[in-house]
Amino acid sequence: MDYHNKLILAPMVRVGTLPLRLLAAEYGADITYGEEIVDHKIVKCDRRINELLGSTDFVEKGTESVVFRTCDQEKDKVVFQIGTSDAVRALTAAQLVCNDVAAIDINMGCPKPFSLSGGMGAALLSKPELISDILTTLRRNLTLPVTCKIRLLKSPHDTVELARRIEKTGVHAIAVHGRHVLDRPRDPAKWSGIADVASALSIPVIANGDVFEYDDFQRIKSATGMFWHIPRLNLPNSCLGSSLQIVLVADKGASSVMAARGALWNPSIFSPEGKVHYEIMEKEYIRKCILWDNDIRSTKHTLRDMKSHYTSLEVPFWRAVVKAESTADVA
Ligand SMILES: Cc1cc2nc3c(=O)[nH]c(=O)nc-3n(C[C@H](O)[C@H](O)[C@H](O)COP(=O)(O)O)c2cc1C
Repeated sequence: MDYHNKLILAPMVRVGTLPLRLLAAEYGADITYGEEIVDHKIVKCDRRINELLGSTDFVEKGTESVVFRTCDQEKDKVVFQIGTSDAVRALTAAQLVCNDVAAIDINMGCPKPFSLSGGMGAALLSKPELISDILTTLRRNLTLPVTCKIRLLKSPHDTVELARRIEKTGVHAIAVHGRHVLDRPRDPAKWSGIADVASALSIPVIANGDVFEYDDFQRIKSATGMFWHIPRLNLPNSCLGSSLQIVLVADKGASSVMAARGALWNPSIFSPEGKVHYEIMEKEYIRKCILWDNDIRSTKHTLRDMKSHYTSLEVPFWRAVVKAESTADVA
């Protein structure tokens, strides 16, 4: 998987299931992250081929509950994001899905109490040894790319130090959500914080935060790069005193860009031809939910978040969706 110049659908719990991922890919997303799935949950699953749908399902043992559904169509672009606090469990989870996905990502940014209390998500940010342990274990034992997604730490220095440490584990890329752990989604994303990381690392940095329009993909890339610095030179003593040519190096900024809410409100955000009307997106989304038998809770949750961005949830359409008990009702 190449992480340069890519438009990426961000991981979103309950939202980033197969229908939304396929829809985003149809409209131009190069890489599509699945929702975070906790290692404890996926390791209790069996892999099953679903002949009827043409999908590969990971189904909780002893139940019919589908924890992760994917298909061949997205095999080269779907990223499986794991919520974890333990290297061995993360590896077991990754090994279960590794033949069906394009890459593995570790969530190191979720600030929700559920994640924090389990030592997962943003709780990892204060445990650099554990981060190294998890990422090194995955890198040593998997052939597919491994990445992680972090938030900004208290100071730019701390963020860059952690990112450098992460780079040393051999990960293929790092996604940086330009908010601190205590920031709310309505707080503006700090693109300068992403720029600090991009300028310090050699591996691709994926910029994330407040990308709501197609033009924002370029804006965030420009805002996180193109500043100039004098490279650090390790010169032999014999050079001292001779005339030196100082070359200015342009930093590249973020390599790729990831959108979450912008893509949830309208998955056609990835299209260079401009957004399609959201009501058309809504119908295409529902059609895919039927086709892939999406979990009804995920369908309703996604439709609610999509719709509430544009209209009041009091409209009859929405009241009907709330009452729906199956995808057929939603349809
Ligand atoms: C509904 C929703 C669910 C999310 N779930 C996840 C998740 O599972 N894993 C993760 O790393 N981030 C998750 N996030 C955070 C996003 O991936 C992203 O970092 C954040 O929303 C900032 O991007 P944005 O400004 O483009 O929305 C979620 C965000 C939203 C809105």
